[in-house]
Formats: sequence, structure tokens, C-alpha cells
Amino acid sequence: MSKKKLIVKNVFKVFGKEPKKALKMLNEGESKDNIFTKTGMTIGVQDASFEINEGEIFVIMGLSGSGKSTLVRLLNRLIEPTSGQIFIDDIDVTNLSDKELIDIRRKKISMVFQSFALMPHMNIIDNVSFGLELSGIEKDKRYEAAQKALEQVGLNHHALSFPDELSGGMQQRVGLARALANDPDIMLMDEAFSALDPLIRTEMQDELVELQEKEKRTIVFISHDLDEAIRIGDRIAIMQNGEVVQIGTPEEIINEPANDYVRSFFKGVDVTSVLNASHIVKKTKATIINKEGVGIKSALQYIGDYDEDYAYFIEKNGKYIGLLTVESLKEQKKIDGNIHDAVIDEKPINENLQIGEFISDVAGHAYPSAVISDDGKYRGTISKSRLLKVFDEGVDNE
Ligand SMILES: Nc1ncnc2c1ncn2[C@@H]1O[C@H](COP(=O)(O)OP(=O)(O)OP(=O)(O)O)[C@@H](O)[C@H]1O
Repeated sequence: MSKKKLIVKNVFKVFGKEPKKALKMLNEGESKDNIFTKTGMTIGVQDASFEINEGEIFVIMGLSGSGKSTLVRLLNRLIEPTSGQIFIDDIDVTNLSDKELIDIRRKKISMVFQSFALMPHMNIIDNVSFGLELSGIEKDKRYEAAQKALEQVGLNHHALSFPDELSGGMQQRVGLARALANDPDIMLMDEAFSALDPLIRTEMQDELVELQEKEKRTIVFISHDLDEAIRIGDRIAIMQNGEVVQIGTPEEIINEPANDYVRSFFKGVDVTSVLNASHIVKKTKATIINKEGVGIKSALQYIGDYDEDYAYFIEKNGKYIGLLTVESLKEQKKIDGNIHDAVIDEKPINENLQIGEFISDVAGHAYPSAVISDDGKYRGTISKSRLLKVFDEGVDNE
């Protein structure tokens, strides 16, 4: 099991003069809107509890004002929690002195912002090594680390350029390099790619995933974009009005959205890149198991019992053989043939295939397509209508 890198326990953040009073009102059942109307205080984060595994990309997603930035800034105490605990490597950061906190921020956590926040009068290598300079690292060492970080983001030839000589995408790479330069265990990325144009943005997302494959860090990435969350996230936490309403893998969230708010994020999202055949497979009632002695007559009877005109023919050990139809069975019966000769050679679909890859296959078939595992075992079927429903609506709650 992976190690827990970050643990957040019952964390609240109230913005306002008397946070404890607001928490009391919340405890007594007052709504956040009422608390704001009566006191002017905002509940930025309400009772957040979750754990982030070492090496995972954990995306926090939600609409504007849902509390994402507040939650992420609570992790390194750029914002002080009103109550609750936050552990990094089992150290309770809510109890650290200022000096210990600065130390943790310099050594363990880096942050990348949406606005690249580069210093215009400094060249790239000085920008990247600025944090190390603040930590008192000598020039040779910090330049070496900065150069390595620039290489990781593909900008090693731009060390002596100035920020305004670089494009937006390159400037954000510098922002990333600056975060990488002190070799942090944890990177907090607040809408880090949102200011980039779509093509560069996708490129940066791919690069981040690639970088992550080489050097496993723990990344907490804020996004308001589900496409991005799906692309890079191992798990996604969805925030609504200050609360974390759902945490799961992209597949889990798409397959079982916790509420309508979560569901609304999928409108227009390319779920075909997330769901594969195994996610939407269903067992059909009309399956025929190849028991000893199943002949054409009993197969026809079996199909009739289920009021279908086809069935899947499967060996006793679960291996998929093919499709039997009433028509093909009757044909063989007429000529005194064998049940195996009645099998229609229907191409089954591998359970790992993504929706986009097999939709045309299924659409071209008269019967629901059988889904098999890598070793040829029958898993269930996918019908054209079911597939199109998932394709169009993104969510399948049948
Ligand atoms: N310093 C502050 N003082 C008062 N209220 C604040 C402060 N910072 C944030 N808030 C409020 O807390 C709530 C959560 O804000 P937050 O910025 O965390 O949301 P967000 O999901 O990151 O939004 P966005 O995507 O627009 O950045 C909002 O209602 C916001 O107005």
C-alpha cells in the first residue's frame, strides 16, 4: 500500500473577524449563506478530510469560489486553518513554529501559480534559483540545480534569457522549473496551466505526467476543468461550496457522480478517453453456458425462454466461443448439423479497449457485442444503445 504523504483531518477555514463564532453557528445548523448575511464571515473550507498518497497527482476541482485555492493554501499554511489538522509525512504542520514552517516550505513543498510570477529584471536561471538563493545555497550549487530543473522542462538553452523574451508557455515552464529546483517532495499547482492557450496547455499536461513518471513527486493540482483533471489526475477531489463532495479516480467519478453538481462537470467532456469496455459491460441474461450435451434443440429452447433471438456461446471454463442466433441454429438443425457450426463469427471486444476505439465496431453489429478479457474469457456484453448513451451523456447510472 502506498504511503500517505498528506493527511487532512476535519479542516475548516473561516474568513472573518470571529471565526470561532462562525464555526459555532455552523455546528448549530446555520447555513453558510445565513452566516455570511448575519456576520459577513465566509466559510471558505468546511470539514475537509482526505489523504493523498505519495507519488500521486491529486486534482482538486470545483467551480469558482468553491474553496480550491483556500484548501491548497491551507496545506502549506499560506492560509492558517481555523480548526483541524494537516499532516505532511506524519508531521502536524498546524503545530509548527514559523521557522519550522519556512524550513518545510523550502525543503518539501513548492508552489506553482497561474500567473507565472517571474521577476522581470532577473534572467531565467536567476529566477529559477531564486528560492535556493533565499535558502542560502551558494551560487554554483543553485545554478547546478536550476540548470537541471530547466533541462527537465526543456528550457536549458534559455538560462540567460529574460522573462519577456519567452512565450507564455515557456514562462510557465520556468515557473515549473523554479518549483522543481529545490527538488520538492510535494508540488502544489494552482491552476498552473489555465493561462496557457489550449494546445500548449495540453502539451504541458502531457509533460507533467511524463515528468511524474520519471521522478515521482506528490502533486496537488487545482483545476476547474474536468478534461484536465481526467488527463493528469490519479484521483480527483470535487469541491462544492467549501466542501469536498467526492473523491475518486476519474472512472469512479464519471461512473458514479455523487450529485448533480458533480454530474454537471461531464457535459461536453470526452469520456471516451477515460472509460473502457470493462466499465460499461453488462451481463446478459441470454448467455448459454456450454454444458455437456447442449444441443441445437436445447439451445433454441434456452434462447426462447429468454425471449431473445440470440445468445452467447461460452465454454464451461468461461472462454468465449461466439454468438448463436435462432436463425443460425435453425439452419443447422435443418441439415442435421452441429451446434458449433451454428456459431456466428462475431468479433468480440477486449475489455481494455476504450470507448472511442470500439464504438464503430459495436455500431456495425446487429447484436450487442460480447466483451472478453485478455485471456478470452467472457465478461458480458455492450449494446449499441448503451454505448451511445454513455458516449452522449458521459454518465451511465443504469
Ligand atoms: N481572504 C479572503 N477573505 C474573505 N473571503 C475569502 C478570502 N479568500 C477566499 N475567500 C472566500 O472563500 C471562498 C472560497 O474561495 P477560493 O478562492 O478558495 O475559491 P476557488 O475555488 O479557488 O475559486 P477560483 O477558482 O475563483 O480561484 C469564496 O467564497 C471566497 O470569496
